Amino acid sequence: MPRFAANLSFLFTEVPFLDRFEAAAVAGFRAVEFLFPYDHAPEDIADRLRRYDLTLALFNLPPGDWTAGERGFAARPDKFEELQRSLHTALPYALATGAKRVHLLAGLADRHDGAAALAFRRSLAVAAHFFAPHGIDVMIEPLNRRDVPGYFLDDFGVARDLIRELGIPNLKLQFDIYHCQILHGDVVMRLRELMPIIGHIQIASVPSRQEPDREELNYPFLFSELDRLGYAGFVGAEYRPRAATTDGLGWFASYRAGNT
Ligand SMILES: O=C(O)C(=O)[C@H](O)CO
Ligand SMILES: [Mg+2]
Repeated sequence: MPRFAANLSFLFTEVPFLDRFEAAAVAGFRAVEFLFPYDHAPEDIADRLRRYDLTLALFNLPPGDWTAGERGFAARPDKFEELQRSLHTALPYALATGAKRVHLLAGLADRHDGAAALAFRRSLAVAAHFFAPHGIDVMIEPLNRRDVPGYFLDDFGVARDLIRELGIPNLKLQFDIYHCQILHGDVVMRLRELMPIIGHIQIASVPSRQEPDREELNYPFLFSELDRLGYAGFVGAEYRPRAATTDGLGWFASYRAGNT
C-alpha cells in the first residue's frame, strides 16, 4: 500500500503553515511534504514533525523569486552562484527535519539552448554531490508546459536520459503523475520503465489538479500498480482541494489505516 504524504503547500491551507502539520496528522497522514519552508526556522518545522510524529518526505530547494515568476535556476548559466547558495540554505532544513529528499528546480530556460543544458548537468552533479554525504537524494521533476510555460525540464525522456547518463546514485526522478499524463500519457508504461530511477511520486486528478478520485486517471489502479512494482517510497498528495481539504479525503479513507 502506498505511503501517502500530504503536501502542505496545497492541502490544509485553511490554516497557517505551521498548523497544517497537526491538521495532516489528525486526518491520518504519517508523512508530509511541502514546496518551501524558508519563511520558518528549521527548528520550528522539526518541532512540528516531532510533535505530530510525522515524516518529512520531501521539500524544494529555494526557487529564487517565486512571486516574480522564478522557478529555480539549475539550468541558468547566469545563476550558478545563486544555485550554490541555495544548497547551503536548504541543508539546515534537511538536517533538522531528517528529510531524505529534496527537489531541485530547473528554472525557466530553453531546453534546446546548449548553455542551459550544460548548466543543468553541472547543477545536478554539484547538488547531488553536495547532499550525498548526508544521505539525501536530489530529485528532478518534469513539469507540464501548460502550468509552467518555459520551464526547462518539460520531458520525462530527457530527465530519464540525464539521470542515466550522469549515473550519480542519489540523483533521482520525481515522477508527478499529473504532469506525466499531461505531457505524455501512457503513465503505467512509464512507471514500469522508470521505476529504478524514481525517488518520489506525486498525484492529482487530470486535468483539474484536484483530488485523485475522478477525471482522466484511475488512481486505485495506479496505486495497486505501484505495489506490484514494489515502490516503497512516498506518494505526495499535491492537489488543490475542490472545497475544504478534509471534505475531499474520501480517496484516502481506505488507505488511511495502513499508512504507517
Ligand atoms: O508543481 C509541481 O508539481 C511540483 O512538485 C513542484 O515542486 C512545484 O515547484
Ligand atoms: Mg509535483
